[in-house]
Amino acid sequence: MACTTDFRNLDEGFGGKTYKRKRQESEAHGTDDGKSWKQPRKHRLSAAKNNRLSYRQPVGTGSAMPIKLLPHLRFLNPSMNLQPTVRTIPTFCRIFPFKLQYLGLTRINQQPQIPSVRKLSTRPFRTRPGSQSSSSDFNRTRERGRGGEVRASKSLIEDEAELSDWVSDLGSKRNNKYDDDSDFKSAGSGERRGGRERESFPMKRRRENDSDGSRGRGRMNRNSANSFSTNDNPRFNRRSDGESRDDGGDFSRRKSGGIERGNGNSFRGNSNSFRGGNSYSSRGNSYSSRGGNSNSSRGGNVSSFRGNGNPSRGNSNSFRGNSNPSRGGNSNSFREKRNERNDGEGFKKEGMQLRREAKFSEDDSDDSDVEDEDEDEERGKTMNGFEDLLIEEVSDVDDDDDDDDSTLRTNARKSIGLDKEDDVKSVKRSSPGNDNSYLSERRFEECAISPLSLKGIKGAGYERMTKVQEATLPVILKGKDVLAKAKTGTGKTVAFLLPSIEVVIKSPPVGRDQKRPPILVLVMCPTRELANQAATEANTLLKYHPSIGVQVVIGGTRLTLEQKRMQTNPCQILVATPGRLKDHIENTAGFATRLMGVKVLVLDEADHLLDMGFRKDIEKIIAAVPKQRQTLLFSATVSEEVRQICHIALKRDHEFISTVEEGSEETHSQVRQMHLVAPLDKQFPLLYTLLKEHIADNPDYKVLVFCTTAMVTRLVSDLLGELKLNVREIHSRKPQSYRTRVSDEFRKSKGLILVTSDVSARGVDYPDVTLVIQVGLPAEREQYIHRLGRTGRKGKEGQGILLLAPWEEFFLSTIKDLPITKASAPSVDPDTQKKVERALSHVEMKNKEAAYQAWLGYYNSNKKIGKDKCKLVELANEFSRCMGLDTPPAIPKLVLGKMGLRNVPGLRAK
Ligand SMILES: Nc1ncnc2c1ncn2[C@@H]1O[C@H](COP(=O)(O)OP(=O)(O)OP(=O)(O)O)[C@@H](O)[C@H]1O
Repeated sequence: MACTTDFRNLDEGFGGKTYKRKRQESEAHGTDDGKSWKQPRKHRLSAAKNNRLSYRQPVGTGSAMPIKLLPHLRFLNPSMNLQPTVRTIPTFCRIFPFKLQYLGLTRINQQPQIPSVRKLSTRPFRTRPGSQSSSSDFNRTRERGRGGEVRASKSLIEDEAELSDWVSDLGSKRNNKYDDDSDFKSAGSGERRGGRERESFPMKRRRENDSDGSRGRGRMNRNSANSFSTNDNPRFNRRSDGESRDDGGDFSRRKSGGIERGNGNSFRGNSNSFRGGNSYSSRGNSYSSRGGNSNSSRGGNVSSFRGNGNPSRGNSNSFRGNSNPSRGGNSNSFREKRNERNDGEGFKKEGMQLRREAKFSEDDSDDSDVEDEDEDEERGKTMNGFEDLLIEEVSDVDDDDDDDDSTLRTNARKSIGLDKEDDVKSVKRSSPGNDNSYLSERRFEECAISPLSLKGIKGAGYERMTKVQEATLPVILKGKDVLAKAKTGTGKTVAFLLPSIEVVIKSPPVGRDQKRPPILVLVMCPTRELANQAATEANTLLKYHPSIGVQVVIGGTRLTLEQKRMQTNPCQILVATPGRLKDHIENTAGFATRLMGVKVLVLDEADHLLDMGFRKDIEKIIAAVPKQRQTLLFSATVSEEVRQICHIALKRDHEFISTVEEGSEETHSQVRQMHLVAPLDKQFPLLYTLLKEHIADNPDYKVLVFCTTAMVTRLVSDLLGELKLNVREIHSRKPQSYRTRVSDEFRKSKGLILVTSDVSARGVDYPDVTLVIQVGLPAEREQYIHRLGRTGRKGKEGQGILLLAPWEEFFLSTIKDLPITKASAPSVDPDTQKKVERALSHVEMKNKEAAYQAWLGYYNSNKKIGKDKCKLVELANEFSRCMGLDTPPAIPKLVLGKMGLRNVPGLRAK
């Protein structure tokens, strides 16, 4: 069976020998940070261009660690003229103890360092999110100026001008990584051959599909069903791309989870000092009384946000102190604003009658020819190898504390009736309960929202604000930068869209003759589905604002069509995926000028967008919008790491608002979570049995089955289809038009199973999902949470099952703080086993081959599983047998080389 890889095509078409050699060298030396070998790009951002600094990356650092460290290294650089060098190094040590972990200069568990960090800075990452308040619903951290009540959180980059310079500089420094190699430099210095050579390796492949002139290649991709990079999973993609390094991307996040927890531990020392040394007992309390807490805090939290916080809560008081005036003050200012508007200024915008657009790819792109990977999801892949070090170092500290916690959690679980082992059947969704605790008591009318927006809100059926809306709206309306964390499905989209719309309303109307009307609000989303969804929500809210236009720019559609659309119907609100937006910045005439009008920048799923995989693009985007803007970062998961780096987007005095109570899980209590551990050969029959049982118990079933990679998704979908289940599939290898269609269908349907890769993991709002099954190792803790978050939205009940193989069980330790219980596996009768085997025999061979290769690529990128190559191959071959194959499919030598699996026994090369 032919198995042509994308990689081969790409290497031939793009890299050339020098490029390949550089990458191989990089891989061979283990210095590949996942980015550095990429072909350099020409940095085209004019704003950034003008501001270039002479700062250069210290020799050697770039190859030894991810680019992420670059801004910090500026502290070490005398040419920056920040402070005398003798001072900068200790400063660096104090401010970035974790960075020094990466550098191997210190250890995370060197407790004595921590107090000095605390003294030096109270940047929010020094405390666990929300740790200032023991039971506050809205944990607000206001980072004030130096010497403020809460000590200054020193931005990594002193001001945004510097950021812009740095971003500009960064681009060129990255690109000059191989300065000594003239061939390489010339290949990557920006000469655009057909507009592609400038692009990085994986990007290039995506562009091939994106652009008009690349249809041929798009087809090539499509025909090469075994295309190696079939992995939607941002964490694993890099590895699937054939890299040989051994620090699985997934682990970067797992590590990140570890970092978070590790930090939590290290910082717990801090927290202790913060809280007078009671952190353990207070944590214990919060766990042991969780059931009760959530109730009491729900009522209490709202009031504490309104200024009735417990005065004995130390630091959190000061934050609540903030919230008091903010609400009181807001009410006044709202009134004032209303009056202003009623005077005729605010709402009488006679802007151009811009047609609002929320029609996306289907009508205007021939997607049948644009079958491609999702450029943006692809881009979300990371290789934070340096974090390995960290997790290993903190693991000891972690364990002690976690044991302590887990006992408390177990007790807490028992107290709320979650026993250690559950019967899957017993957790059927008996009645579609609904818990309205995600809603606040406050109505939208109480906020400074324009009457027409209020009409739109009413039209959408929203009366009361959700808690995250209640917590963030007043702050955002005051013009503050906000980093917000709230559980999945609790209305974060409206929370950032509504105040953004108000900004548009208050802006001067755009003249009809204005050549390049400004884009006022820019919303960044990591996936196309999410971008479409956010635009749809915006249009709902804008129903009575006919002069405000929304547009979407996403990968998978033709750039030229988007360009045309933007020209004929300029919009004020643009929703985009990062890769495509960057394309427009670089290739659409006048677009960069339009972006200079941006007043509000939103990063939805901010932690994901700030991740290594997206960060480079995000940095460029940040550099392309004005420094004077409001920035809003929203996500259901905000790790300590994200809090460290959020400064690249947010102002120093931003507010961190979390509606996740401290000590409570990041998942919903009304979602029953279980894990099942079963050998690979039992997993397909088990999956089928689970689905059958769920369908039998839930006539209105609506199930999401998450798989590790796009090609495994296709395989599982094929199998379930053969088993006559009502199933659809969605993943990055499907054309965008198909994805949009299936996504819409699933949104509206009942009695349907959607087998999906991680393109559906974040943000997508499918109502009434009854069950989420995750088959195989999730890329990271956060991904598990986001996937699970597709059920239990808006207070609804839901169920989640994580199906792991025995050698994947280690993942459970990363989510042990969540209320997940072990399920007793339903018995699989021999008939079912046979039925599944028969169905598998009908699945196309090429799809099995592709799944095998993708599976191998995915797990190869996992540090733990991918470490022992022989074992990995054994497992892959077991997977092959599970698909009914007697001999494992052969894999092209080139691909094996890229995966670092050449000559590993058990693999067949071709
Ligand atoms: N005030 C409100 N009242 C009732 N429903 C609301 C309100 N605000 C938003 N919603 C609805 O809540 C649902 C979830 O909203 P949304 O998708 O924004 O959640 P989210 O918090 O962004 O979730 P995720 O973390 O998964 O991205 C949507 O269907 C939205 O229409």
